[in-house]
Amino acid sequence: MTATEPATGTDLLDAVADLGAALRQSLEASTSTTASAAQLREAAAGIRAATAPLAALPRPYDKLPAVDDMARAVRVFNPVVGVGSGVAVPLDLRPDPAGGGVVARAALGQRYEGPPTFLHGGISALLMDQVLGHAAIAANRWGMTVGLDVRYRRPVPLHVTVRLAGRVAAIDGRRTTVVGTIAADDAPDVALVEATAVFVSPSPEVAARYFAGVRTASGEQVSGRVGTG
Ligand SMILES: CCCCCCCC(=O)SCCNC(=O)CCNC(=O)[C@H](O)C(C)(C)COP(=O)(O)OP(=O)(O)OC[C@H]1O[C@@H](n2cnc3c(N)ncnc32)[C@H](O)[C@@H]1OP(=O)(O)O
Repeated sequence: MTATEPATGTDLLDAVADLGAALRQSLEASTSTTASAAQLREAAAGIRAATAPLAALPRPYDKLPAVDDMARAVRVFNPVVGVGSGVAVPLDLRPDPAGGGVVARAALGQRYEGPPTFLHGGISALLMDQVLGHAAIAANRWGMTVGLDVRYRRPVPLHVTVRLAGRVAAIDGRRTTVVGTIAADDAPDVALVEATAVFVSPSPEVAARYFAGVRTASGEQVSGRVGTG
């Protein structure tokens, strides 16, 4: 089991992951197809028909999904690492065997395109925010992002396996500074993207105010550490 992988084995979680995978396939196909207008309309109608029964059973946004595991900071619909999310990669972050921090490998598809054939810069920032946040959590330093500095050295190619890594660089009171990179997996020392993030662990009063209304699926209040952002 990895840092971002939810416990498997429940029928609901397997189904959530299956739907997430189907959604990602659908997004990737929709951004890379040469289908005709008629074929696209037929697909849109099918997707709307499949969505209607789900939309008829809404979950209030301040009630966490039953498949989340807050104790292990697993959020199944997180837009970067969540196996149930249609927009997530999803990244599979693991402890970095090179020492300290976390690392993931992924090939990013056309649904994340910015300049033709390259990754959108905003997606790089999103991925780095999450990777660096997990590096903070791995060091037992959960916090909310208060600053994210991203340097784009070279464009990140699509459909090529890249390595995303982060490690804690400094700790100062409630502040944790984390650094990381995106690099081609076969040239990990040549950073395409460099990022530095500062995470601040909210004071207990602020955390209580922000998350007072949030409940787990079984109705328990969530306070303090609230997981993967
Ligand atoms: C696995 C996890 C992955 C997570 C990835 C995604 C994470 C997210 O998306 S989080 C969402 C985006 N971030 C936010 O919405 C946060 C918005 N900011 C806030 O709400 C508040 O600043 C909050 C709660 C973080 C801190 O508030 P509060 O508890 O009142 O702390 P506050 O007293 O203001 O500051 C605490 C310390 O941090 C410092 N600090 C605050 N902001 C900054 C900043 N931008 N840069 C540097 N230091 C800062 C303060 O100077 C203070 O330092 P000191 O103790 O030395 O005086």
